[in-house]
Amino acid sequence: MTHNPTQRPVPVTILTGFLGAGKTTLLNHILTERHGHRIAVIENEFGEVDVDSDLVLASEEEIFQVANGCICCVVDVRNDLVEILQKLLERQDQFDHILVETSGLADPSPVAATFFMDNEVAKKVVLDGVVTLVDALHVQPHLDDPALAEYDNQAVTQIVVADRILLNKSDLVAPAQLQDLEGRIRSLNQSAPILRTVQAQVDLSLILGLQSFESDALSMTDPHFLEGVHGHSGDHACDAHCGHGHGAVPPLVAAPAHTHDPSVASVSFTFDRPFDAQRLQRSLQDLLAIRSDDIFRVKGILHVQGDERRHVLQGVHRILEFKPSMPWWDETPASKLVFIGRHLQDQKLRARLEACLAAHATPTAFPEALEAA
Ligand SMILES: Nc1nc2c(ncn2[C@@H]2O[C@H](COP(=O)(O)OP(=O)(O)OP(=O)(O)O)[C@@H](O)[C@H]2O)c(=O)[nH]1
Repeated sequence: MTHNPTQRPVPVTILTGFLGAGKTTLLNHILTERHGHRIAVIENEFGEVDVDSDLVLASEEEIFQVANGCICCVVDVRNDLVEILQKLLERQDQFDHILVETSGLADPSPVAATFFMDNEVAKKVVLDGVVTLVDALHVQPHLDDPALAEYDNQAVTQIVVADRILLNKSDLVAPAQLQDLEGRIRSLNQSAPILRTVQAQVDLSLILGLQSFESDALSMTDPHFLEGVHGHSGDHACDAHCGHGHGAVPPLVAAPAHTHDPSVASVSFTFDRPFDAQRLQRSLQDLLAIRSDDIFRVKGILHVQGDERRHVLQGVHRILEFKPSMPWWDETPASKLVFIGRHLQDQKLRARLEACLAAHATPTAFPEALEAA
């Protein structure tokens, strides 16, 4: 990778926000809007089964998936991100902006630092800004989560390091509550503008091209570089196991401390047999009615009995959406689901899902036939 000093560094936006806050919704808004930017998108997912790439709408933009795992604390994932960046920057003429969507459980500061762990990459990119989506309906219990007393609270950190905050899902919350939430957000981040949004609809000039970090890129090789900047209070808890830069230790080389709450995990399932859509919806609604404090997020692309289309399942705590989407076309229909939360009982969840599989295969109906029915 050669560096042409006359070439302008490519701005990088980090898109972050807790599970289900609306990052993919914003990404789809960005990818389908005529904004004049040519954007390369890099995604990171928390669960083992990739659902997110199916949720991103088709567009002309290129989408890259970094290795599975938490981008803020798994060295392999960050190395993978650097490799993708190196490859991307070899054909820098083909795009003018990079957007990185972090997983909902990521701390964006070490992700930002990753851009500067490789000198050649660091010369060619500039961090444009951190854009944080906040779920107006669900954020409060995560900000005050008592189980996180000894761990990093990503919902807090994501707000603290933001340059722009989108208070999303403002359609689901009363204006007085939104005002209280804005006060709470302001107590964590004094400077970032807070924009209320519905379905992450925002004027893109307010979130792209911010040029928030104009300092020397090489000074950002340590994930702590954001401390003291933009009201960052240093929520990332460092200790003797902390693998990133502390003086002489090369940044991001040793294994970093995992200060995430270990009780939060993901479980994933795949099924070839189709689901009985009604039975599945009822069963998941029943489950979320009693376990929605612990089950933070459910995502799935589903094969439904008697329907030619994929179905998209989206759950955020108690709110569950189940919608038909694109036909399967040439792809063999199959389902994949990811649950993220605390105390997830793999076997019990599997048994619940298996009980919702269709008993007998019936001929698949085409969408037109279904609409006519
Ligand atoms: N009512 C309402 N629903 C929204 C809004 N924005 C997004 N959603 C829904 O919230 C759910 C989660 O949205 P995503 O965009 O997938 O959230 P995400 O942050 O990418 O989620 P993760 O992949 O878990 O990190 C989906 O069902 C969206 O349709 C909004 O403003 N209002």
